[in-house]
Amino acid sequence: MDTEHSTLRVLMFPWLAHGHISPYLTVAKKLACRGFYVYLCSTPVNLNFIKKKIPQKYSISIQLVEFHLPDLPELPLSYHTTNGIPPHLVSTLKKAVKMSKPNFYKIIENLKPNMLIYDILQPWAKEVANSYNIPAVMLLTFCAAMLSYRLHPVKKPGTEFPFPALYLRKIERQQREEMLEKAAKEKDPDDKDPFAEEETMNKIILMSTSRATEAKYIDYFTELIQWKIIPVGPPVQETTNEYDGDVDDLIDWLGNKYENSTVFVSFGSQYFLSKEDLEEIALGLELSNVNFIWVVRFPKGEEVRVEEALPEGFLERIGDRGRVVDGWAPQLRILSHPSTGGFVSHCGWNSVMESIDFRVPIIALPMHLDQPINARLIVELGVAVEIVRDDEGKVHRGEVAEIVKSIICEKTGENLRNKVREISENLKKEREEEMDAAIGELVQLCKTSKSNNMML
Ligand SMILES: O=c1ccn([C@@H]2O[C@H](COP(=O)(O)OP(=O)(O)O[C@H]3O[C@H](CO)[C@@H](O)[C@H](O)[C@H]3O)[C@@H](O)[C@H]2O)c(=O)[nH]1
Repeated sequence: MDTEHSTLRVLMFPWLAHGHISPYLTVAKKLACRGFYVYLCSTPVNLNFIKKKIPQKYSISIQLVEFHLPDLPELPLSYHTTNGIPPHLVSTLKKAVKMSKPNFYKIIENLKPNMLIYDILQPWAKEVANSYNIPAVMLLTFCAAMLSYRLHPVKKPGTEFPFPALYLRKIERQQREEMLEKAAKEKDPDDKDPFAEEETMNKIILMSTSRATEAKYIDYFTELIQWKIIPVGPPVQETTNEYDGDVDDLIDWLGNKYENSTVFVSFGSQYFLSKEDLEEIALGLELSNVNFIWVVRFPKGEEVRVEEALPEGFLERIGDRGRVVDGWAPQLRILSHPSTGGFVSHCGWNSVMESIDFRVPIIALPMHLDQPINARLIVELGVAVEIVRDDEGKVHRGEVAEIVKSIICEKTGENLRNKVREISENLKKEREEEMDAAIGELVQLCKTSKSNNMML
C-alpha cells in the first residue's frame, strides 16, 4: 500500500440512495487502496447494508459514520433510505436530511477531515465543511451527457443542443417538465446553485464515469461549466457475498443455463413498475421464450405478494425457464456470470456502467430522471437496443419479446456483444489512469486543508 497519503482523511457523504452510495463506495475503496483514510457517512439503515459490501481488508481504512435523522412519525428508521421508500415520502426524506444539518456540523467538528466529498443533492454539506476551512469536492453520480443536456440551455440559451442523438421523446419532455416544476416548488430558497461560481471554492468535480464511454460529453460539459472535470471510472464493486436468502440457489440455477442464454431484468433501487408495465413485461418475457431472472419490487409497507401481482398462471407457465426475485438481487454476481447475455434495465447510471464493465449488452427501458438520456447514450455507443414506449408512454409485450429474442438468439446480440467487449476493454485501460489523476488533485487539496487546519 502507498503510505504517502496515509495521514489524509476524507469524509464522504452521498445522498441516501443506493444509486449514489455505490459510486461513493467504489471511490472510497480506491482511496483506501492508495493510503487514504476514509469516513463514509450515511444513516444507520444504509450503513447496515453498506457494511456487507466492505471486505475485511478495508476494516481499518474505511470507517462508517452514522448520520441520524429526526424522529418523524411518517418516517420510521427503515425509511431513512430511498431503497423501497414509498415515492410520496421522498420529499419528506429530503427535508429530514436537511433538518439534520446540526448533526453534520458535529460530525465535521469531531472528525476534522482534510476534505469532504459531497453529493449534488446535499450542497449545504459543502458550506458546513468550508466553514471549518475544509475543502469540499462534489462527486457526481450521473453521466456527463445528462449534465450537458441539463446545462446547455442555461449556459447557451437560444442555441441548439449539439448532440441530436440525445433527444427526448415528447412524453419524456413532458415528464421532465413536470419533474422540474415539482422540484422548483419543493426547492428550499436557502439552497444555492451547486454549480454557482464562488471564489472560495475549488472548481473540481469528480464524476462517476469514464472517457471510454463519453469523452465528447465530458469535454462538452467541461466547456459549458469551465470547471475541471475528473472522471473516476465506473462505479463497480467487487462481487461480495453481501446478500441474504437464496443467492447460491439462484447462481446455481444460472450456472445450469448456456452461455449468454439468459436476460437479467431489473429496474434499480428507486423505481416501482406500474401494474400495466409489470404485466406487459411479464407477458413479453413469456412470449420471448428466453431464460430470465427478474427482480420485482414494491414500496415498503405495501404488503404485496409477488406471485399475486404477476399475471395469473405466469409462474407455472414459465416453469424453470425464469426466476422471479422479490425485492433485491445480487446484480453484480448475475452480470458477471457467463450465462447472462443481456440486461433489461431502466438505465440507472450505475446499472449502465456495471453492465458495460461486465460486457453485457443492454435492453434499455428507461423510466424517469436521467434514464432516457442514458438510454440514448448507450444506443449511440452501440451497446444497447431500446424498448420504445408508445406515445402515451406504454410498454408493449410484443416489443419486449422481439427485442429480448434479438439480443439472446440473433445476430443483433452478437454485434452488441462485440461492441460492449471493446468498450469494456477501454474502460479497464482508462480506469487506473483516471483514478491516478483524481488522486493527484485530491492530495493537493488535502495538503491545502492540512496547512489551513494548522493555522486554526
Ligand atoms: O436488486 C438490485 C437492485 C440494484 N442493485 C444495485 O443498486 C444500484 C442501483 O443503481 P442504478 O442502476 O443507478 O439505479 P437507481 O437505484 O435507480 O439509481 C438512482 O441513481 C442513479 C445515479 O445517480 C441514477 O442514474 C438513477 O436514475 C436513479 O434512479 C446498482 O449498483 C445495482 O448493482 C442491486 O445490487 N440489486
